[in-house]
Amino acid sequence: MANVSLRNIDKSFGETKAVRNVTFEVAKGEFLVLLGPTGAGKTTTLRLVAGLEKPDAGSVLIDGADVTSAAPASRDVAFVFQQYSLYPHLSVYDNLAFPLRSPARRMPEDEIRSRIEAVAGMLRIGGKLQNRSTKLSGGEMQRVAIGRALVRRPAIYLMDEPLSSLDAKLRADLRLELKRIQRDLGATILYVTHDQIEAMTMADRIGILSEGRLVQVGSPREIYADPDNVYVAARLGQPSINVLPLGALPVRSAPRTAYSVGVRTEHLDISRDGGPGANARLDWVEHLGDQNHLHIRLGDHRLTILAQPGTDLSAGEALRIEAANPLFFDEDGRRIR
Ligand SMILES: Nc1ncnc2c1ncn2[C@@H]1O[C@H](COP(=O)(O)OP(=O)(O)OP(=O)(O)O)[C@@H](O)[C@H]1O
Repeated sequence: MANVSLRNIDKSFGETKAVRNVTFEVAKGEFLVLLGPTGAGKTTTLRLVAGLEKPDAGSVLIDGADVTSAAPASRDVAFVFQQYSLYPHLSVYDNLAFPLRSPARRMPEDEIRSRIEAVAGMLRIGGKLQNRSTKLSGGEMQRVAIGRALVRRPAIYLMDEPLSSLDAKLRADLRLELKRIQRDLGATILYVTHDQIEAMTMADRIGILSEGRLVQVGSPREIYADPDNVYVAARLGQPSINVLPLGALPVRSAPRTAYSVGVRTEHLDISRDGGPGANARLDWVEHLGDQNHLHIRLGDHRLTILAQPGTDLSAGEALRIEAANPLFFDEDGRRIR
């Protein structure tokens, strides 16, 4: 395993600045997730590390060695893509063996077999090794694609939304397994996604990208509880944080330069009547089984509040609401407190 570091990387495609002055490091054995919406520069960043793109400025270092101009094959990185690109005419076994059978490696077949068996066990595809890869489900195919990266034992794994083509249940299963395997192997993984749940559940640290810039890096807990700006605050949390103009909701001692206030859905206290806070009205209740989302109207504003599954509130009721743990932002969306 190795660490990877990007220093002041710029990359444009014509007029499009895909990556702007990006600097960060993935430590040895760390799982770092880059999170951002479409077009934020996630894939380009991965391709720069893989050597599939060359930066306009800045450098890429792997274990301290400058590889900015090195060919992809010499970087010892494995890439897992969103679309599993398996060889359809080969068995699962031969798909997994393929990267190990390259003439450059000259790996003996018994070594290949023992690596494949170990990886197949980890990914729970041991029973499928003789199947044609086209006879697999989507989830199994993606396991094989991940397995093909694992058998190589590269210094760094680069993963580009590897779970996004799977259905929700499979995605949740594979998320847990990938995290477990990463821990067991002590693997260095740079993973990109626009799925906040993947970022929150798998990352040691999350880097938030916006329009090619890295706007904040921190542990999932730090990014969630202590966002640097309103953009970062809105990237994590489902439903999304409520952001209101200052004054819309009573808060104690707002900073002087505060312009808006952000309140997470679990940080709004509600009471029926006579309670503290502002007058509001419950528009409707969304029942999700394990929780409820209350959609609330507060003057001209709409808010979402998380409520317990057993709530007996119903649409149309008058409520009082009060914010706990508000986050304050200035006019430019920067966090003040
Ligand atoms: N080869 C290319 N030629 C021209 N423009 C490109 C190229 N690759 C990326 N871009 C542009 O660079 C920007 C960043 O693209 P990138 O694919 O890195 O974003 P992303 O965050 O991975 O998005 P997505 O989640 O949609 O994959 C986008 O505006 C994209 O259109």
